[in-house]
Amino acid sequence: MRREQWCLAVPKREAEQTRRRLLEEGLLDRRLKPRPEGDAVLLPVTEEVAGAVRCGFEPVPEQVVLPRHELVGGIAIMQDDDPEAARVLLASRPSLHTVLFPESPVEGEYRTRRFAVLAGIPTTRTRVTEYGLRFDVDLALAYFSARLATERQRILEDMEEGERVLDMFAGVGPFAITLARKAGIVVAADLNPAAVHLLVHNIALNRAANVIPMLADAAHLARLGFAPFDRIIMNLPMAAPQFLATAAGLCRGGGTIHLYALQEEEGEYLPLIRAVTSGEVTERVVRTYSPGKWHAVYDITVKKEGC
Ligand SMILES: C[S@@+](CC[C@H](N)C(=O)[O-])C[C@H]1O[C@@H](n2cnc3c(N)ncnc32)[C@H](O)[C@@H]1O
Repeated sequence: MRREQWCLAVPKREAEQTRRRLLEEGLLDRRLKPRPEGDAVLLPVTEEVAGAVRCGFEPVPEQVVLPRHELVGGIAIMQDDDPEAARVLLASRPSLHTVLFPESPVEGEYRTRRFAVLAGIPTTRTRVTEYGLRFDVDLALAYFSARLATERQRILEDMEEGERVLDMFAGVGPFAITLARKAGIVVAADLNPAAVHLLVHNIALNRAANVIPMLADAAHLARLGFAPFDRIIMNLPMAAPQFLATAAGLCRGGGTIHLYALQEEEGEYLPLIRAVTSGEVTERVVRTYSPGKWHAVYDITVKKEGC
């Protein structure tokens, strides 16, 4: 809304110099933007400036510095336990419904966190849209990271149409349902009943009828008599290497295993991978976890006798 303001009309070529001088002398109103008018520029000034007259001005929108946060659908996760800053953050984006503060690190077998609600609707549930897919997540009940979105696309691009895929640690299904776009079939297993509940829901939400959800410990998958898989996703960075032998047994010769691992040294898991799969491996950094530790992904082409 325009407001009445004292202003000084100065020729355009003198405007910048005059503006600086007024600023130094504390005579410029910094909340308003200088406004061109014909050959002059109107500088918003205080009443004391000689020659100042009243005119209409648009206020400059205030620059709000938002607190550091991570977005997951309509939820912002803040790094500081600061309810005042959380209210500012909530007001800054219409798409936000809740601001959370993590009260614990990602922990336990289910890889979940405890949260305090700092502002907004008291919930840990939200809907995430990722490359046209929709995932309902509950951050307190099941793991989900929006930061892996590009990693999922990288693997999707690497795939052939009709592949048989196994997601050993599927969570609420972001890898499984993304890869289902090209796969013939995806078997998606997780140990956490709440994650599998959301996985089933997300399969229906995205009409991904070629994804088969399973409440299962990945360690038992080898006993179920599956035909060999073309591709296996192992996204459990804290413990996936322990399941590599199981994965290698389930993968066809020439198939691919994507092993996510938390490590402190480059190539930390290469000796294990070579021993278990005899395969070709490429390693890349996915993201930093903490100083000196990072999540790496090993793309392994499994070698089997006769291949
Ligand atoms: C880091 S999360 C990854 C989830 C999912 N892939 C994603 O990207 O959102 C690891 C998941 O593995 C599950 N998990 C842990 N141990 C498992 C096991 N032995 N068998 C199957 N799932 C397991 C956890 O419940 C958790 O949902």
